[in-house]
Amino acid sequence: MYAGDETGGLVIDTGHFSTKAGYAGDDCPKCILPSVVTEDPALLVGHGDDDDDDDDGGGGGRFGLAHGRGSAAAAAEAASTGRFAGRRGGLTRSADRLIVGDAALMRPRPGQRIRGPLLDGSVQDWDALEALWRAAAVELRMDPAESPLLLTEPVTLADPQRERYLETAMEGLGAPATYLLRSPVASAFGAGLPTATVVDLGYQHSRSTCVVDGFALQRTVQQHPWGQQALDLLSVALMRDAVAGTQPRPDHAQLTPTGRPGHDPAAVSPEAARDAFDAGDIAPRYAVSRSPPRRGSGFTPSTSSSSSSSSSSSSGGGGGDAGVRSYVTGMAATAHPSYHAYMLASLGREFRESVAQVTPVPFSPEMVVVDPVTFVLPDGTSLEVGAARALLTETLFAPEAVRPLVRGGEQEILARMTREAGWAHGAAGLAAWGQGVDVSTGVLRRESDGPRGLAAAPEQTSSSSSSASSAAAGDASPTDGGAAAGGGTSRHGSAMSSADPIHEGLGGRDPAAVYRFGRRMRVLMRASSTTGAVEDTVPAPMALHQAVSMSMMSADADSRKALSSNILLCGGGSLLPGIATRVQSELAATLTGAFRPRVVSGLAAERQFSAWLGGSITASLGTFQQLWISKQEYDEEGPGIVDRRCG
Ligand SMILES: Nc1ncnc2c1ncn2[C@@H]1O[C@H](COP(=O)(O)OP(=O)(O)OP(=O)(O)O)[C@@H](O)[C@H]1O
Repeated sequence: MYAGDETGGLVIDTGHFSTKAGYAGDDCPKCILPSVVTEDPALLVGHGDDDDDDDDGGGGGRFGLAHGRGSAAAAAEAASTGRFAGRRGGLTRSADRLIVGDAALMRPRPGQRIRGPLLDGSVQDWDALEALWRAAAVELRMDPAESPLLLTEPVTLADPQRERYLETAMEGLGAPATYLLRSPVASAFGAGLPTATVVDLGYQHSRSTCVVDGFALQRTVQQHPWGQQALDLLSVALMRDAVAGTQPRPDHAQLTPTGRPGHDPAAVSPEAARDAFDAGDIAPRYAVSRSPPRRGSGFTPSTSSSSSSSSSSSSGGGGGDAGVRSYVTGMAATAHPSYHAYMLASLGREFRESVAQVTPVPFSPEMVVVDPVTFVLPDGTSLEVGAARALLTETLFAPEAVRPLVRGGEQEILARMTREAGWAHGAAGLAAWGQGVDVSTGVLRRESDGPRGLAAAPEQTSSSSSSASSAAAGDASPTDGGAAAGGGTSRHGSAMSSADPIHEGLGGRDPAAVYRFGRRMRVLMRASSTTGAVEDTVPAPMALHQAVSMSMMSADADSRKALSSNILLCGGGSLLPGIATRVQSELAATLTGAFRPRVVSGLAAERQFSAWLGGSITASLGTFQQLWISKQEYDEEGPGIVDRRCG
């Protein structure tokens, strides 16, 4: 047992997009860092300055942290003393070469690669993870060796990774006591709900998990294959198409360029022109510099630099920017492809956060009117965004909707960005699906791989065959909802079939019926596609509300009622305007009368920081203090203690 004098400590919630850190007992995190790190090229080639602990990176100092060039000295010392060597000899001080924080991303350094610690729900880079945690402690002016550390962990983290998570905290950071809290449990605690269906609309995934009496039920984890990151990339693809003049399909999804200020060709370096802006590529913010506004030009910084305006006028952007010259800098030519892709995705995020909305009923261009808004690209190009505002988010509820959008030139940029940035699953899946790859089972399968199911993982084969048989026997064709339903297998292998008890909770309906919105969208898209019929060779992935229903129905029957009346929407994606209403109405239509779905969504900060908040509350409870894993216990029992102590 940890014998600290006071309750409290440091709480860190590490996400795929951002890492939130703060003091236990507070109601919001004090420090939010992007969950990416970059390498300092100077350190990599051995140019570190040995006696300087606090220059350059701005984060050096007391704790010998990840930012400073001077950390090289600490690295050398640690390597010689072996102080940080883990049980597998795995933990090295290479984390000290990493730079963390927004400032490091402001401008590209030649050859500087961007790395993220988490990918697809597991840790891919332990050095990056440790560097992030250290940087968070520095921001909070805390010594991680003197404060207990509560870490939230992705619910999908496998056991060996959980142990290493603990090991990194105990040995890498030297924490005196640590506890790992599964993030859906933390979110449920944050909302004061010991039992809840936690729907986390995160960056890489949208995931539903049932928490019953404070325990996350692994078998109930279901996920929609893409999260906000995929929508960001889709936004980039739409913007690029608009700028390049190749309009996306269908017609109503298009963005209309309404004005573009003149470029000064002399300011465009040949390299930048070649590498970054060929083929109508759009320029991310770092690659554009703006000359000061000229007097009397009509330019106001708030118009041009803001990412969007709420005006429905199409004249605002282009006209207002007259006289402003945008310069494409040569930086794009030297930036690492991962940096360029990251910054493009950031532009997509700005776009999505500014314009996206969720309609209360399934979107159709004939029936739902969406007010157009203007989005201004960094180079001053104005885009009028109409129905695409709703279509973007409709992909969560009717994944079919996105198919026509990823079949044109857009798939090329999606594929390129995901390749260059090393992104997986959700975002890559979006591009892959457009290219005829089945993403519904979590196994990427190309059409050229042969008949459906051949490339499926063993535990997923049943899903594929159930899909095939349901399609063969049922009302739905393989290309209709039945195939989509058959593809509804989570990465944990809970396959859908009409004999499955899960479907009893869906009112015994044919699974295909649950996909009615997807079907409707496809018919709609087919009608409006400029290229004629949409090929339906691969099934649509599961819709978000479908994932939530399946998650609830995978829990024990006696908890389902409580789970359906406490559906907690959280994660940054839950801030999309209108999403709570839509989730509520889709679930009400999907679940039968015995269940009365009730979506709980608190204040914006509570939704966005729910996992961190739950960690903060937990760590400050007097009754929790006996649960800390102390250094002594860790030394005696090893990292395996995490399984026994942390659920
Ligand atoms: N006001 C907003 N409107 C729409 N989206 C938003 C808003 N604020 C933040 N987001 C989005 O929320 C996402 C980040 O959510 P969150 O903080 O839950 O991610 P994370 O926890 O790091 O990711 P994950 O849950 O995948 O690990 C980003 O994509 C961001 O664009």
